[in-house]
Amino acid sequence: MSKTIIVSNRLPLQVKLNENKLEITPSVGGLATGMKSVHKEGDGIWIGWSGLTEEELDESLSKKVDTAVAKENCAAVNLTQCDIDNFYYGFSNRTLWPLFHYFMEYTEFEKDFWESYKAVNQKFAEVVLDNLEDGDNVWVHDYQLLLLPQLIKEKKPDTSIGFFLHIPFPSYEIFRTFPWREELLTGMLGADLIGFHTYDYERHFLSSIKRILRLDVKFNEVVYHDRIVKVDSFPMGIDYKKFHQASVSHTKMNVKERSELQKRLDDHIQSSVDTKLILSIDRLDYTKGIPNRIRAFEYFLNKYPEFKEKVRLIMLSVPSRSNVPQYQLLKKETDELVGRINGQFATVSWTPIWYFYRSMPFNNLIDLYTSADVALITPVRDGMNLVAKEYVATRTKKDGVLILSEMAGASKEMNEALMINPNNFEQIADAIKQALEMPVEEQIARNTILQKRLERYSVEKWAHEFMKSLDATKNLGQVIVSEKLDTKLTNQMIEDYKKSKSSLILLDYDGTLSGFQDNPQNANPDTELFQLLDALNNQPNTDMVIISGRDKETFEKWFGNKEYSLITDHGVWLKKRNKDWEALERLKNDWMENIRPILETFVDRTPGTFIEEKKYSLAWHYRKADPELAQIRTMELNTVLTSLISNNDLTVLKGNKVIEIKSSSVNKGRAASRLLSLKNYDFIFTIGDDWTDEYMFEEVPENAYTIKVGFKKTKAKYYVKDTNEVRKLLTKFID
Ligand SMILES: O=P(O)(O)OC[C@H]1O[C@H](O[C@H]2O[C@H](CO)[C@@H](O)[C@H](O)[C@H]2O)[C@H](O)[C@@H](O)[C@@H]1O
Ligand SMILES: O=c1ccn([C@@H]2O[C@H](COP(=O)(O)OP(=O)(O)O)[C@@H](O)[C@H]2O)c(=O)[nH]1
Repeated sequence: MSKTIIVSNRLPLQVKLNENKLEITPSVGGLATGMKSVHKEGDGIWIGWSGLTEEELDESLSKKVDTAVAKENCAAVNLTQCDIDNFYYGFSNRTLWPLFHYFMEYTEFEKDFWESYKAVNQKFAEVVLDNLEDGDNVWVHDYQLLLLPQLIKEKKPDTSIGFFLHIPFPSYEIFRTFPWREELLTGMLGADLIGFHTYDYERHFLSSIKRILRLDVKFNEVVYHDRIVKVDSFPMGIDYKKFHQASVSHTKMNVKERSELQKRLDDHIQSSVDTKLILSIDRLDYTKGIPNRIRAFEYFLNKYPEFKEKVRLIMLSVPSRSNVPQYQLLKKETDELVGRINGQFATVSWTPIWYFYRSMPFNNLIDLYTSADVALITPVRDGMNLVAKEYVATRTKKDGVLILSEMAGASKEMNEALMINPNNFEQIADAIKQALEMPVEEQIARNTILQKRLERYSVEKWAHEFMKSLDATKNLGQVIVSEKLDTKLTNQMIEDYKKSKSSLILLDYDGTLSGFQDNPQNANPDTELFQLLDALNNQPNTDMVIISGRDKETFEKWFGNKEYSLITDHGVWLKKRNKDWEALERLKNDWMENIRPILETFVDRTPGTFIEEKKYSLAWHYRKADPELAQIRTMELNTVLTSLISNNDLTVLKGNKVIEIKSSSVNKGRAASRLLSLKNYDFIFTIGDDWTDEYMFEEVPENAYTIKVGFKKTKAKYYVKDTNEVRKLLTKFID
């Protein structure tokens, strides 16, 4: 039976050593707490780092760790102290984390960190591959493992791989600064489905895909080699029932069972009946807006002094990544701020801020959530923020007010919260006042809506939706394209070729024999290509013809001293082997005078585009332009051209990032027909990558081998992935 393999940096449990004994505690943080309930439900396996380094473990301890984690259906990836320093503290938390949260000033681009990141992703890949069986699904999580989907796909192309990013994906303007940006994107594209918490993160990712990798994106699908990668947003939920029910039973708890914290909360309630509690819970992280929150609270006390002694801020800050300098500085800043404000405002019976720097067990969290009148959640950037959701879920009487930063992913779904900009102290202070004075009916009305949504879109539902969507990607490829030219078909084709008495091989040039270049003139043939074409051209009983939209002059320059047969300008000129150029069509080009100025206005308004002028056609290239601007401009240009071309017997061809205007009576199909009428071929092979090659595919007889390069809609029968595969395929024709 197939299973789902969850992979994340951290396992849901953390193993620690205490005097040579293993101690197992739950991991903190949204990913671990959220996915835990999903893992419990299924019968899969969770792969991740145990929390101990190889240096801390001898052979027997290592076995004990493996057994302990196996009991929880987990498998450990072994990391060294050096991995932890460079991969985890280094690349993950000093490079990716700050950059993806828009803290450019904290971002370190260190080559050593990057090397370690690659090596550790490889270590994860090895453990995944060891545990992977045919039919299994793999679900990779988060920014520590961006390269993993590709590493798995390379080895196991048929495995369904999902990837979910728990943190924001930054805008292209931020992401483009990253030195290894292509590698990260292609690493992620190893997945079949890529999920984000919000649509904003999704569109930022797609924007980088279009601009950096220049891939075609159709709605939310990326065409990547011979696969379609689906990109979508799935806002992560929480285990609503767990939090809600724990709060119901919590109120019935025996006093003796109550935690020390709860006793303190009780004392607080008895001593100051009127004092309301404002709660914040987060890892001590600079993305969580902790200093802003404290300063805003100070501002609130100054602006509304009537609330002094009537309100208290309880801050639970969980220690996190304390080896990273910025976290150490944040700890110092927080300690000082809390000290200063408590020193400034405290009275004999009132301390304005209670600050806990530790993590707390689940029951204590419930104590805090259920005791708080207001939750104040103020991150400056946050992928989702589950604490906001957990607070609302625990409000069994539906009272309580959530103040939430609009910079948290959760804000997109929690409109009924009081929304604040974490940099606007005035607004936060006013929101605190509004929350403290909000009539209970209004609190109930807001929380009723919030709770319904949280209950409906729980973490189980979230995981289910993701897996359902991953499953659906299995059919994506078959919907729109031809059949892959696999080894069996290739062998059959070569067998047919060897048997044939007279063969025609029609080869498109750009995007087929040679990859695209920003400047088309730089796509000239390389030595390897010449060798391949020479050999193919010398095959017995074979007519090899390069058939291209390129102009005659360029081909003359590149292939003038070769004995190849050539067709240029989409079929205007033919040069048969060892013969001179002959015109297949008699064309006028006086229309160019009218069209050229129009194209020039588009070049002026669309940076990165240019006109390629051929004898019988004009081509507007937009490969280097901003893809979204280019999309708008191509639509505009089409509209402008439509009214002009019909009077001039012209056609507009949409090629690969190029629009070409040429005479309607010329196309590669007509040229191919001319060739076919000259001889009786019993083997025909045509290959091309773009729209203009479709004419060729249409024109050749049914028994011809028609092959598209790339994964696109086509009339060709088969497809191959890219120019490298084309070259490999052509070598098979050679004896
Ligand atoms: O493993 P750590 O380095 O100790 O960090 C804890 C986790 O922090 C991050 O959590 C994110 O995931 C949450 C759930 O999707 C989301 O609500 C939150 O906004 C994110 O910051 C991190 O993404 C995890 O990988 C860490 O394990
Ligand atoms: O002492 C604590 C404090 C918090 N949490 C949990 O840590 C998670 C924090 O997730 P969030 O998405 O808010 O932020 P992250 O830490 O993942 O950035 C929540 O599920 C909390 O219940 C915990 O387990 N112990």
